[in-house]
Amino acid sequence: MTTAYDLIVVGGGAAGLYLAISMQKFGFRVLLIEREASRIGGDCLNTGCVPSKSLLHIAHAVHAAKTASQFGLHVNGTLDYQKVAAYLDRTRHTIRQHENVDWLRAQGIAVVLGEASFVSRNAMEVNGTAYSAKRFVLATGSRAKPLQVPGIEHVKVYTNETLFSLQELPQRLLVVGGGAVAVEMSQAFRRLGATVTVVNQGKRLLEKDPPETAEVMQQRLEAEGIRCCHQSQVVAFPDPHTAVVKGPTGETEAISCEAVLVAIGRELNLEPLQLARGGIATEHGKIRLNAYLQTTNPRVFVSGDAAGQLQFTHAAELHGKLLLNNFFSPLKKKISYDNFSWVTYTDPQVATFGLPEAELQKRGVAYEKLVYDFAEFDRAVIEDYPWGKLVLFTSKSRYLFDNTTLLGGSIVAPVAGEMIQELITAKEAGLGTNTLFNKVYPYPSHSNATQQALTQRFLKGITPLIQKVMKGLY
Ligand SMILES: Cc1cc2nc3c(=O)[nH]c(=O)nc-3n(C[C@H](O)[C@H](O)[C@H](O)COP(=O)(O)OP(=O)(O)OC[C@H]3O[C@@H](n4cnc5c(N)ncnc54)[C@H](O)[C@@H]3O)c2cc1C
Ligand SMILES: NC(=O)c1ccc[n+]([C@@H]2O[C@H](COP(=O)([O-])OP(=O)(O)OC[C@H]3O[C@@H](n4cnc5c(N)ncnc54)[C@H](O)[C@@H]3O)[C@@H](O)[C@H]2O)c1
Repeated sequence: MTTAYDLIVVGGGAAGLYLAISMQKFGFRVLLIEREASRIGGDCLNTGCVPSKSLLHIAHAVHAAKTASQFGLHVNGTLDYQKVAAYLDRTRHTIRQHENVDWLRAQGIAVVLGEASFVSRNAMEVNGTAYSAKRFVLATGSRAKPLQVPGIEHVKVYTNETLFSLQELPQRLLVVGGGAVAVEMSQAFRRLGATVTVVNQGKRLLEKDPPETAEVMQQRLEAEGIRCCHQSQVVAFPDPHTAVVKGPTGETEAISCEAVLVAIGRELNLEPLQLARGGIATEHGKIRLNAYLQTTNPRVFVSGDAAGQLQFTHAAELHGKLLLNNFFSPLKKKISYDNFSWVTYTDPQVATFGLPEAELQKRGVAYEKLVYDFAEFDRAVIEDYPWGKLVLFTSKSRYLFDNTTLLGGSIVAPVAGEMIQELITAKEAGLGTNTLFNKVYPYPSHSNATQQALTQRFLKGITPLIQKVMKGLY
């Protein structure tokens, strides 16, 4: 057995890198074990956030060029998909300059390449060598859930692992799923010129987001020519270019497709870890965790997608921050997603923060729901997004100037992901709605929509009695 480390981190994705780099900076001996050198950066860098957002960036540029004809600028020509693919490689390559094995070793982190598995409660093995440590963090991530449908073996099937190495645009793409991957990639490929059909088992798109904002997103996708079939499933591929889809009432339809993108959620990368040998219990296909992201072996913790909770790069950061706090502070923190947020980077973006309405109801929180449509919001008129919407949950307003608490909400707008930032900060800092209501926004900022929503509520609260009192004061 090799010398003991302070910490062994398994997995070199967002979750593993965050902890390995932080602990090394604090002066600890860290060993990072990653399956393959080319996987450093994990899904986010290689097969997730970075290539998908790069693709969306190109798709939005192409769309802007095509729609400029309404202002008299007629753009024509054909897309060179190899240039698109080269751009996806370029952005990843640039980020890899500071996310690679040599760079990590230069920082002082020991890196071993190979698949890690437990040999005992305090040691793991890679390629026949055992390594022990005081603590372990499992950050082994997840992979796309496979679609099991008869005939699929004859079809061109892509997941996020293969989609971003395409060298040619598929002309007719069937997207299976209705979550963030399906929605983002449907729009990207539609804008690049493919015919896109979405087949989703769920009742609607983006089920983590409130129905009000997700519905606007669906309308925008449909306006671009994307067909969405909900409560539907692919039941067979009778030939490589046909999917038989069963709809909500049991009827079937043959949909022509050249390629299929499977985006139906994730499976956890746990099998090779030999968890039982490490004294780590599992339940329902996940690692059994307490509120501190600690396994049944107290020296082993889990971070990122592998925890089987919310699966985002910034969830990995949340987990990493919690683990670092708990490694050092006597005041241990429990995992909570009450202040969590996410953004679907389509055009428009859908950005959601805080507690969802169902959770507010479950917890018996007395809340108020503000829904603000952007039809008369100046910036939305200027930039042509009158269909934009803001949903805000606050504590109940008891009187006109009540400083209500921000509980959660969602925005659908072209830059919703930026507009939501001040709401996230305000909620985290415990600032009430009065801070946003009283703030003076530079005109005409997109973020001012929040103040417009609060103003609408304020104006509704001016009763005849209040008017009478004000007249007296005046
Ligand atoms: C298409 C797509 C787009 C996305 N876009 C966004 C986005 O815009 N924003 C966002 O926040 N999130 C996004 N996500 C989610 C995000 O990519 C993940 O939540 C994040 O990458 C998870 O990081 P992780 O470190 O937990 O796991 P991973 O990135 O999966 O890393 C795990 C690593 O562990 C290694 N490994 C596994 N098992 C072993 C083993 N036994 N031994 C050694 N090494 C092992 C793997 O090789 C891998 O490199 C997206 C996901 C997809 C699929
Ligand atoms: N912008 C972002 O932050 C971003 C972008 C992409 C992915 N992600 C994250 O990556 C993870 C994976 O995303 P995802 O979209 O694959 O999963 P998801 O869990 O978000 O959505 C899965 C979708 O597939 C549908 N589905 C499940 N089984 C099906 C079947 N057999 N046939 C048809 N539809 C089926 C579900 O109804 C659901 O709509 C998520 O946690 C997501 O949050 C984040």
